[in-house]
Amino acid sequence: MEELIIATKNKGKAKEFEELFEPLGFRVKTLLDYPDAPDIEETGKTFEENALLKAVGISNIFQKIVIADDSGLVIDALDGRPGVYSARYAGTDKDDEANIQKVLFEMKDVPEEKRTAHFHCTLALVVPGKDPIIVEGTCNGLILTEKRGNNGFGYDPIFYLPHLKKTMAEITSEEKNRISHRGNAIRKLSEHVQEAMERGDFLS
Ligand SMILES: O=c1nc[nH]c2c1ncn2[C@H]1C[C@H](O)[C@@H](COP(=O)(O)OP(=O)(O)OP(=O)(O)O)O1
Ligand SMILES: [Mg+2]
Repeated sequence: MEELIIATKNKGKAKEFEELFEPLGFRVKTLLDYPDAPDIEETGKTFEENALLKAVGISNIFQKIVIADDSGLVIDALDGRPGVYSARYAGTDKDDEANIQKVLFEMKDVPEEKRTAHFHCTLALVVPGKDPIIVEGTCNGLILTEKRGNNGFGYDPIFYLPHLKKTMAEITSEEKNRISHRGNAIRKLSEHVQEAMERGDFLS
């Protein structure tokens, strides 16, 4: 079975990549399986730059096919923040609760009709010796005034999906994968990954 390395240390992302790629016949490994893999600094100004930094950095070390995900929450009333800084919005890296509280505070006077936002996901696929492939996915919603639901990760509890009348943390992971920014991006990328498999790129 072909092994796909996802250059992430985020457990929530890792679970979604497994759910979406394992049915296609890939064994999914992440950096949680390789605790000695270095932390790659996300110094880019765009999701694409950071996804490339992570994918190229890890592919160079393993000399294998690697996918990286750079994603975040883009809020219209905050001029697109937290954006590429989503993971470290409140200061310390990856403190979901602090990040949510900062967003809720900054949004406290924003009326309902102006609480529009989207999740964005950029994926970079690096096959050693080939040009990287970049795809994107988005998912639209509204920012609530308080958290709802316990599923998912990150900003999911405050991201409301009007057509489902639920937050991203109140739906199942199957439902999330069907509509999410990451699900949409992975479906676009999977054709490229399958082509790489057919070309035999996984064997070299
Ligand atoms: O589906 C999602 N549901 C809720 N929140 C989400 C989602 N997708 C991204 N997010 C948030 C989490 C984090 O605050 C930031 C991603 O930051 P990002 O640097 O891409 O990921 P990360 O640092 O958690 O893991 P890693 O860089 O090892 O892949 O956006
Ligand atoms: Mg990160």
